[in-house]
Amino acid sequence: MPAPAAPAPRGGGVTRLRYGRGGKDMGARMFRLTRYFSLASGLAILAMSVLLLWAYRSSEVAERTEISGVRNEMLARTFANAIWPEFGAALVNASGRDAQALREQALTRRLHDRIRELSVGVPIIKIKVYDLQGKAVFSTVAREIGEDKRDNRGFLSARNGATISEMVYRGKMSATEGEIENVNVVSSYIPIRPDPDGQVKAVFELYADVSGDIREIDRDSWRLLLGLAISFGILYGVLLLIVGRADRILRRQYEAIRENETSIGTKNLALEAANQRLHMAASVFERSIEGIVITDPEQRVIEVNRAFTEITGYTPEESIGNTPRLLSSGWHDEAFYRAMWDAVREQGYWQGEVTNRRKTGEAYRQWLTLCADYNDHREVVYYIGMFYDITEKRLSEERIARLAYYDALTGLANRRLFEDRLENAVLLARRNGTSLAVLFIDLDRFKPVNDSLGHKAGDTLLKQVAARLSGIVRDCDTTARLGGDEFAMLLGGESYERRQVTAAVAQRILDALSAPFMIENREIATGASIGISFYPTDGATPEILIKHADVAMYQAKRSGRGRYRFFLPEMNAGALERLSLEESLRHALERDEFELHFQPKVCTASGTLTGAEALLRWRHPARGLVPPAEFIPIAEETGLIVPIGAWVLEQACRQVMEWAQRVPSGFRISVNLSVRQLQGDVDETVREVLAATGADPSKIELELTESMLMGDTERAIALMDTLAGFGVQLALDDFGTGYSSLAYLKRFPIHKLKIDRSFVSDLPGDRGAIAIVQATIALAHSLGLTVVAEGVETAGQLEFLREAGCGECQGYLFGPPVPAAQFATMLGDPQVQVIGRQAP
Ligand SMILES: Nc1nc2c(ncn2[C@@H]2O[C@H](COP(=O)(O)O[C@H]3[C@@H](O)[C@H](n4cnc5c(=O)[nH]c(N)nc54)O[C@@H]3COP(=O)(O)O)[C@@H](O)[C@H]2O)c(=O)[nH]1
Repeated sequence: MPAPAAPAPRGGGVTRLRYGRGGKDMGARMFRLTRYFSLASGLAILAMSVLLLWAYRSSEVAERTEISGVRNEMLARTFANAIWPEFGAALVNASGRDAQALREQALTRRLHDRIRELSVGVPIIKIKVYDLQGKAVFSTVAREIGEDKRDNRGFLSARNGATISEMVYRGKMSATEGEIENVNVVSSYIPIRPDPDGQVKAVFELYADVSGDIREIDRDSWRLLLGLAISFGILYGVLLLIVGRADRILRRQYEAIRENETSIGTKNLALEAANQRLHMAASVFERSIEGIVITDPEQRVIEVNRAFTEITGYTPEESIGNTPRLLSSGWHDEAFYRAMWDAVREQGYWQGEVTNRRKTGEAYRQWLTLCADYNDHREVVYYIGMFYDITEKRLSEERIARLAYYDALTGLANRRLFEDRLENAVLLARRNGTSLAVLFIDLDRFKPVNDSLGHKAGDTLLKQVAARLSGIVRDCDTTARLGGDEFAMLLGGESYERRQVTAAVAQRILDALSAPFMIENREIATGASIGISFYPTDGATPEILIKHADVAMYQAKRSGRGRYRFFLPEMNAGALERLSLEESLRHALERDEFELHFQPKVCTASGTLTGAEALLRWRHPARGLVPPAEFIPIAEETGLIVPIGAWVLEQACRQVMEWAQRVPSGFRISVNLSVRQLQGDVDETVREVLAATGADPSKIELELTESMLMGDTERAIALMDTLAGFGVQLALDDFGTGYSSLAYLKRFPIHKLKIDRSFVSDLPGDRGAIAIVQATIALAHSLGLTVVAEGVETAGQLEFLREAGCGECQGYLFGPPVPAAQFATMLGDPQVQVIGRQAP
């Protein structure tokens, strides 16, 4: 399957576009066409109107000025023609006279009158005559006679022969008829050529009142302005309508574009989001720890993910184009697949466990979710299979189930399953009115095997026991291991009501278990004790039935092991007594109910006291002195032996200190150590007790049994090294009864071997005992160890041991264990008396 593109990194890699009204990327703002048009066209119309008006008026004024100028010129010529014959010479010659004289001369008055006559009906309001020097020799306004205009541009132009006219406005003006105000005049400087020679003889200045023309021009201007205003107004209005419409169209287009942009932006964002989702989906698909396979409607694989390849071993190239049948293990039949596909077609999906086969050929179990993907027409587009490997899960579930109901070591039913089955069997028996039997089986000599050969050997023995038990009963019966070396059987069915039949089964079990077992190339003899209870006579519930079978088993053990016992109601009393003893034992230490008795050890050759064995006694307030054989096993089982053993050691040390001055040199007190103490930190206890009491370690001897040392031998050796390092002596008790290896014996840092009472008791008549005792003494000597024989009760035994070279003896022959005070009486005697008692 082609790997999908890697997903965009979280929080980066995607350019976000901004759209909408507030977006910076939005196009330019909308052009306000109407507003600008109104403003611009208004200003343009105004400017144009002003311009037109100005142009019109200027041209009118110019035209009127020209017309007036021409008229002025014509009038001037007319006046000149009229007056020159009479007044020409005087005017030409008047330049030598002053202005006053000129004003006052009669000629001037006549000329004034004449001109007034001539001016009737013409718009001339003032006439002035200049000689060629620019002096006003005549004016219809008398006070202006004598003015000098020699530098006047108009005068100069006229003197040179060219008429010049101009239009001026005068707020106040002197005219022929007096002072006038607000008048528009056209003043013209006109050359006068009265003679045929065409020479300019004088210059006339005529003022024509054109105020009427100007008013007319102004009126026309206003009319023009009105016309323009109307025309431009109409034009403006029409254009405004057009522009307004164009503006609205533009606005709509603008809005449309903007909406488009927004829509495009939204689409882009949606596209971007869809793209991200696509990346995400691709990433999830590829990185899912579930295997995913996608097929077309014909179930041809079109995509698989990485987990698919990891689980099945098939690459995308090997899978695509194939059908999922590629993975078929043949585990499921046609009906299974038919039901699966029927469910997918009807419900759209199926879920369940499928056993498939990897490319390697290995079968595996997967939890599969199969679903169909439909298009709008409800047609299947894809089938999607998602699965994860549950092989390990299922295996561990099965393992857990086995652990929950089966004993991991032997494979037999465990206590839980046994109790379940017993409960069901009791219900069935109750309903059917039938009976059933519960057998409680306890191995007889399992503990020594376990202690001496180690847990591994113990486990092997248990497995072999289980195998033998399984072969004895029918498949419908239940054989279980309840724990440790305890087994149980549930025998159901009518026939088991008969005690004889159950007894026969029990005997078969005893026979089977009494045959030797081969453990680590050793022949091990164990055996079993069996207690039997029946439903309904011995109990109506599983708990009671098991308990009573247990009680019966305990009785079987007490009555000599290797046998079976049916439960009897009176047995309960014994079991209860044991429980009560255990309860009392828990408080014995704090209630100070223990005491130590001491049994002498003597030198075989001289009969002198060499030491004493400290033996624990429990003075029960109600029961009196309880023998160690009754409470030491309970103390060991419950672990109480650890604090009790520490107490014994401390008392022994204190006794050593107390007797220090009264005992012969080399006198030692020996203390028994239990296996439970050895399994703990007895070395710490010994160190602390020695330190606390200040006892001389060389006066203390610790007795260990072979079986204690044979489990974890290396640890035992290390522990013994530590203890020996403190300076205490170590003795190997009960020698010859266990499974000691001579190879190990060599490595044990011990000082003494203690020959077990069972060998001594057969002396001196039993050849086997003789051989063992002699061999033990020889072995001890060869290893440099001293030997002590325990249980010496007779003089014959003593004699034999002396001759055999046994260094020390202990037994009732020299005295039983006695309280410390009593033992102290012996300390004064150099020689222990042989008292010859057979029993204490
Ligand atoms: N871990 C500890 N075990 C202890 C302690 N005190 C005692 N014990 C163990 O209890 C077992 C029974 O002890 P006890 O009843 O005291 O018997 C001892 C002797 O009385 C008995 N014995 C001694 N001489 C004779 C004899 O001539 N005949 C005969 N029938 N019995 C005799 O032997 C027992 C001592 O045996 P051993 O220890 O193997 O030397 C017993 O196993 C004790 O070990 C304790 O403090 N801690």
